[in-house]
Amino acid sequence: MPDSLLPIRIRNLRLIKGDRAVLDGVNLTIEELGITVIMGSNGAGKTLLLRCLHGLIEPDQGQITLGNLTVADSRDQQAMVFQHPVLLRRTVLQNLAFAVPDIAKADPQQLLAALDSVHLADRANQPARMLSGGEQQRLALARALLSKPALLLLDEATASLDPASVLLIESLVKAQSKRGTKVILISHDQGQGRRLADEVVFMSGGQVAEQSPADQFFTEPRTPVAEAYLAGKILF
Ligand SMILES: Nc1ncnc2c1ncn2[C@@H]1O[C@H](COP(=O)(O)OP(=O)(O)OP(=O)(O)O)[C@@H](O)[C@H]1O
Repeated sequence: MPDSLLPIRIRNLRLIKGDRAVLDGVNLTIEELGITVIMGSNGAGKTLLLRCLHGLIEPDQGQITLGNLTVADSRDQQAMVFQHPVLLRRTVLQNLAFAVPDIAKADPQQLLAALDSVHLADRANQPARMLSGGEQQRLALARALLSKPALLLLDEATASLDPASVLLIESLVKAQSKRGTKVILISHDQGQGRRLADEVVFMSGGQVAEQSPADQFFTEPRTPVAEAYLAGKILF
């Protein structure tokens, strides 16, 4: 496993879009391994925060450090799985080989094992773009895990999957977390949050409103805004 990227420190992060601060002074420290679930209403800033962490967006203000590293220097130890997977116009197997060329050369069997772990071994030579949405998502996760990232980011990666695929992805993510990968995932699914989270970060209005251990968050959230969200009350 690569070096730890902990603690992750985010200080006063601001991102302006148009005339609006869509990230409005995010302060967050993530110290522990395990799974951090980010929750919050639509538009709270969850995706933008994850994209900043992964170096896809440059914030207008503020700092992010991961262990002793900057975002840019930690990029090769990170992997991100998006809600809509981005795959190459190549076969399923080639999508993996392209992402981890060293492994593909030295130990191609690992690629097949990775496909097997997401129940796609029999699709190895098909064009990846012919896979269904859920199958593409499983391939994207297999690809992310092959790089043995120190930090795995998932943005609503199971949002459009059937229940069996959701549980498969959850079990792979949990196993990877036990192997020492720090996992941060965005989810609106309270069931998923309860199944996976060690801690919950709750975002509201471009800020972190609450960071709590998962068992506390789901039984006794500390903030009225999180309580309203969990109760399904509309927050606009
Ligand atoms: N490129 C952009 N230009 C302008 N506004 C943007 C842009 N990208 C995001 N936003 C705005 O920033 C806010 C936060 O967006 P973000 O995608 O982070 O929300 P989210 O918490 O992930 O929401 P959801 O749960 O709906 O996915 C939203 O109001 C969104 O409209």
